[in-house]
Amino acid sequence: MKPLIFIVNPAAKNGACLKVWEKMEAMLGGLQYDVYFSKYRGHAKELAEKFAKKLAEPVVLVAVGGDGTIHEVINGVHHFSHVTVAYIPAGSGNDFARGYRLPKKPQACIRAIFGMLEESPSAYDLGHFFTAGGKEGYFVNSLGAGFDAVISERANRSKLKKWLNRVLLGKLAYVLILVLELFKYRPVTVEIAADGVKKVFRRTWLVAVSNQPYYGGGMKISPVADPSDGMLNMIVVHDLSRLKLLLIFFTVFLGKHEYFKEVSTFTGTKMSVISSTPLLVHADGEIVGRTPIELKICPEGWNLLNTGRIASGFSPLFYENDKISLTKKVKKR
Ligand SMILES: Nc1ncnc2c1ncn2[C@@H]1O[C@H](COP(=O)(O)OP(=O)(O)OP(=O)(O)O)[C@@H](O)[C@H]1O
Repeated sequence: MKPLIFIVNPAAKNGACLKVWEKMEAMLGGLQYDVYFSKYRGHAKELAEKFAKKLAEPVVLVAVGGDGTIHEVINGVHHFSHVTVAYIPAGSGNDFARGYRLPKKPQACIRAIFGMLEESPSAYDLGHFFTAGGKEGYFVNSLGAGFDAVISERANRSKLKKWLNRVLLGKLAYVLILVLELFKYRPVTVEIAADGVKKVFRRTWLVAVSNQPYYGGGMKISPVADPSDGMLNMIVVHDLSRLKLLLIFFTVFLGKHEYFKEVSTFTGTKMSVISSTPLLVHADGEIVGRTPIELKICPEGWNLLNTGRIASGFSPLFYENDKISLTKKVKKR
């Protein structure tokens, strides 16, 4: 059996991730695995990279946490072809699980992971960004410059998010912070390029570049984005009043915002964003720098154990008293 290593972010979902892990651990009984807990921001990346370098044979690293945790783990291992990444959603927004159609329930994920350990992983695209300051990194969900990065930044250190997480309404935090920030933010002029097409937008609120449809805890920011099509999808929101932005915002959950003339869309393999004043930039919800920024797609850049494939179908595992067992044989359909 491939070695299985869990990397758990005890701080995700305001600490609730640890409870999720404890419940899962109770299901694992005598199964063989290792578990490590991230101790600070960036530590999940360091741990993942360390195991990828140390182990030469195929290994499955399971990120347990939110979008920031899977972002870190993939940033640590994407260039190691012997590493397969799996994921258990235990964060506030969980857009990664939504966008890659993975099971939402941690218990369903863990069952699927053990059931699929020996199966081949699926390769997915990875966004690669470079900031003017010489920083580079990767994203699996999306990268945003401007208003949405400000919201991510505020959400990450907000007491409101912590409080809402406590009453299981963490996803609402992004919406409430957005409404609060709407009245403070000043739109700027932005020049974008997508595979050689250049365009200047005045009064730009945000530029979002997606690899999968969702961000911000369930907003369908790029309805057609597909992490296996070898393309990045960009939307630019520009030239509109605060009131109209609010109106458009409510259509984002249904993915209908692209019908507005103030929302421009582009696709490409190479992109850039330059702005009249430097804009805050996030990658998968983590602040990574400021514009100007260049981006490109790395087709099939990392390996995912796609637990979505069996979650709704058969499970090759045996369960007894909610414990997973690999020892008894079950019939496959
Ligand atoms: N031990 C730790 N203490 C504090 N922060 C940590 C620790 N380990 C990891 N982190 C940081 O916690 C942050 C939040 O993690 P993560 O994004 O996974 O959860 P979330 O914010 O609850 O979920 P989502 O991003 O899906 O909304 C990340 O920036 C990560 O680097």
